[in-house]
This record gives sequence, C-alpha cells and structure tokens, in this order.
Amino acid sequence: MSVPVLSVKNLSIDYIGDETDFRAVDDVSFDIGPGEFFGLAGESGCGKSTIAFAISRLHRPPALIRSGQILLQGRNVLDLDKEQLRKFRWSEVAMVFQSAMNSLNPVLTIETQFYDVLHTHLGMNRAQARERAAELLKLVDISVDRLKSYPHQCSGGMRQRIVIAICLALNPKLLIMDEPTTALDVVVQREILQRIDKLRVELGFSVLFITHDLGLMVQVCDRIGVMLEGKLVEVNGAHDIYTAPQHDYTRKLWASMPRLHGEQIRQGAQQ
Ligand SMILES: Nc1ncnc2c1ncn2[C@@H]1O[C@H](COP(=O)(O)OP(=O)(O)OP(=O)(O)O)[C@@H](O)[C@H]1O
Repeated sequence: MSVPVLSVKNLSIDYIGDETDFRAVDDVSFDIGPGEFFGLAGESGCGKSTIAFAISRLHRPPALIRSGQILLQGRNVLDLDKEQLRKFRWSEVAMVFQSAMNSLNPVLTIETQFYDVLHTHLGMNRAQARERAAELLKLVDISVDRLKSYPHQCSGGMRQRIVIAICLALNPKLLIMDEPTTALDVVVQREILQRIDKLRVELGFSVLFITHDLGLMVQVCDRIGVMLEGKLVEVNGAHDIYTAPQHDYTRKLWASMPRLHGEQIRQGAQQ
C-alpha cells in the first residue's frame, strides 16, 4: 500500500469506572490507504464507535486512551493542541454520526448551516458561502433551492446527504461514517452509499465506514476489519471476507445473517 492516510497503531482505550476499568479497544492496529473505502464491522458494543471518536479526537471521559498512536498523514492526532484540533476537524477528518440527519440545527436554514462552517473555517462571506454550498449540494444531488429550506422540510435521506455535503465542505482527507444510514430505508441507504463511493473516486478522500451490517459492507468496501470484544480479529479484502473468511467469528457473523441477504451480497460482491 502507498503511504497510508490513516495509521492506527496499537490503540487501547478504556472506559474508567468507579471500581474497575473496562477495555473497549484492545491493541488495535490498521491502516487506510489514499482513496480507500475501509469498513469496521462487528456486533454492537465491540468498540467500533469508540475508535471512530478517538480518531476525530471527540472522545470524552470516561473514555481514556491508554496507549497507541493515531497517525493522520504521519502526524499523531493524539498530540494536537486545541488550535491544531480546530483546524484538523472538518479539514482533515470529518465524521458523519449515527444520527447525523438529526444533527442539523432545526431553527437555521440549510444555507446558514453551510455558512457557519465555511465562514468559521475559511472566512467566507455570505455570497461566497452560498456559491460553495450550491456546488456541494450538487455533489450530493440536491437542488440548490433547498438552501432556503429548514431541516424539517427535507426528508431523512435528504438531510443525511446535506450533512455529508457539509462534511465534504473543507475537502477532508478522511470521511468517517458511523452507521450513517441505519435509520434510512434500504433503497435510500444504498443510494447514499453509492453516491459516497462516486464522490470518493472524484474527490480522492478515504472512507472509514462503520456498521454492524457486514452484508452492506462487503458491497461498498475495499477492505474490512472485523472486531470482536475490542480486538481486531481479521482484516481482509471485502471479497475475501465474504468468500473465504479466516476467523471463526467472521464465519459466525455470516452464519447469523439471513440467507436472502447473503444472496444479494453475493451479487454485490461480484459486480
Ligand atoms: N461512556 C461510556 N462509559 C462506559 N462504557 C462505555 C461508554 N461508551 C461505550 N462504552 C462501552 O464500550 C464498549 C464499546 O462501545 P462502542 O460504542 O465503541 O461499540 P460499538 O461497536 O460502536 O457498538 P454500537 O454498534 O452499538 O455503536 C461497549 O461495551 C460499551 O458499553
């Protein structure tokens, strides 16, 4: 692989308790290459989101990073001070959360929400921000008329695409998506992931995609890491994860998925 965009090295994260600490992430290492679509799979509670939050430096107590490094283009994210962090977020790493479509401010128009990011980080005035926002909405296939709308006037899928457009505003190197489409129906979910995939090719960013839905993951990812109880137990190409899983737990994950879904996946993996 060429020089990775992201290198997670021997990362261990505890949640500090009154009596004992709980190890949520245990000595995890993986790389994501330039333009790569990398997935982290595993059942609920295995530590996926804890890793995502740590990469964005959004983790808060009781989460405590015990050891390891998170290198973004060679720079350790864990060493950044407040000012460096402000610049790092959005411009280097942007994160779409599980409930992202509800993260838009309900009392502000879509235009103002773009303006807030573009003005704060790039010093754009209203007119410049409007122009850039229109370009960004186009990327996610939303009409520029929507700039005047409030979030409640947009559908869930549309709101999710707007959040993604805002995330792309500063051309991040890495887009982290933590269950970004879970609340949406499968057709909209697929459309959004296809759109992200296209943008990734056009704009060149890398993606860390987190979901417990291994079936969905093999359809869109280049490589997949499978987590079990805080440990990364297997990392492999998406096709291999489906056709030749190496770890017992990966095989169990497949066995637990409905057969119909499996057939759809087979088609997706062969496309
Ligand atoms: N604030 C917290 N305090 C204590 N323990 C926590 C906290 N947040 C998460 N955990 C625990 O850390 C473990 C990892 O959680 P995490 O949210 O990273 O898992 P996940 O794989 O992303 O799960 P999900 O798919 O349900 O989001 C879980 O056992 C969870 O209960």
